[in-house]
Amino acid sequence: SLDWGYTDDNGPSTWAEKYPLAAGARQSPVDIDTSKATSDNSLVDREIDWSYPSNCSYRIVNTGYGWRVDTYGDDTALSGGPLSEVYKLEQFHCHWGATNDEGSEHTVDGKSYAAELHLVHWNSEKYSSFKEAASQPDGLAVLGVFMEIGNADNAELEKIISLIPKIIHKGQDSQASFDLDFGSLLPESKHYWTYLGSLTTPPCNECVIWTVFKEPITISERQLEVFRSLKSVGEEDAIEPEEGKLVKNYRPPLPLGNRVLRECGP
Ligand SMILES: COc1ccc2c(ccc[n+]2C(=O)c2ccc(S(N)(=O)=O)cc2)c1
Ligand SMILES: [Zn+2]
Repeated sequence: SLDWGYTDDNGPSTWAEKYPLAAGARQSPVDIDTSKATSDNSLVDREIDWSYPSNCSYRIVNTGYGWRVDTYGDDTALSGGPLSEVYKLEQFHCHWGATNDEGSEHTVDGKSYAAELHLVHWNSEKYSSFKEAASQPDGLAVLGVFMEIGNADNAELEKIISLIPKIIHKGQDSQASFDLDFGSLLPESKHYWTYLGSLTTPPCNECVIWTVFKEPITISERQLEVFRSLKSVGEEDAIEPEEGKLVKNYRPPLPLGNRVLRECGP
């Protein structure tokens, strides 16, 4: 069995037994209490800025906890906003729930979205590898994008979703080079909240500068169902067809504690 996961016997409430960092004071996700957000002008004139290539080759993999697209982040860059250095895109992935009224990791005044996209970057200016950066307090910068159910398919996400049938089982991967317009995986508004947090999965390293956009993007119910068709077990694990489906892979919020929550934009 998995040493951690999202079921009753290995879910978030049990993680601290094997991953002590999960009980830390700088954990993610958090509930974003909008009344606690402070807007200081140190963020106002430093718009968060990203540049991603339009055409790039990617590898999508079923991690057993969801899908993850590994990018070869040579000519990617994320800077500005709360970041003091330039960060490179390492990978992006998503969290979702069994029904549409749950699924995001961050919540806003207690409200959950149907899913949450994470674009994971690392501080390549200060550190020499992603792994090294993942052990540093300013090592990673993750952009969080809420996803709500809309009528239309999300065309950019569809390029990823069309590959999911090839990676139904844990460990499967698929190489694809497609022109992904990251711009459309991000909301139009650059308004965001930011705070210091952690990886939301074990080992829960407290190494993430979080930037969560206020405006959600949309995904269709059908597209979300494709996410839920992923399996958390390998092809060789003989289980019933309905078993092992990855219907939820989100960690519920942890206390913000005495951390500062800053916002940029109304
Ligand atoms: C031993 O060191 C590590 C470091 C990172 C690991 C990891 C195992 C899984 C995921 N990761 C990740 O890279 C990771 C985990 C969670 C997130 S999240 N959901 O964006 O906070 C991003 C990235 C192990
Ligand atoms: Zn994530």
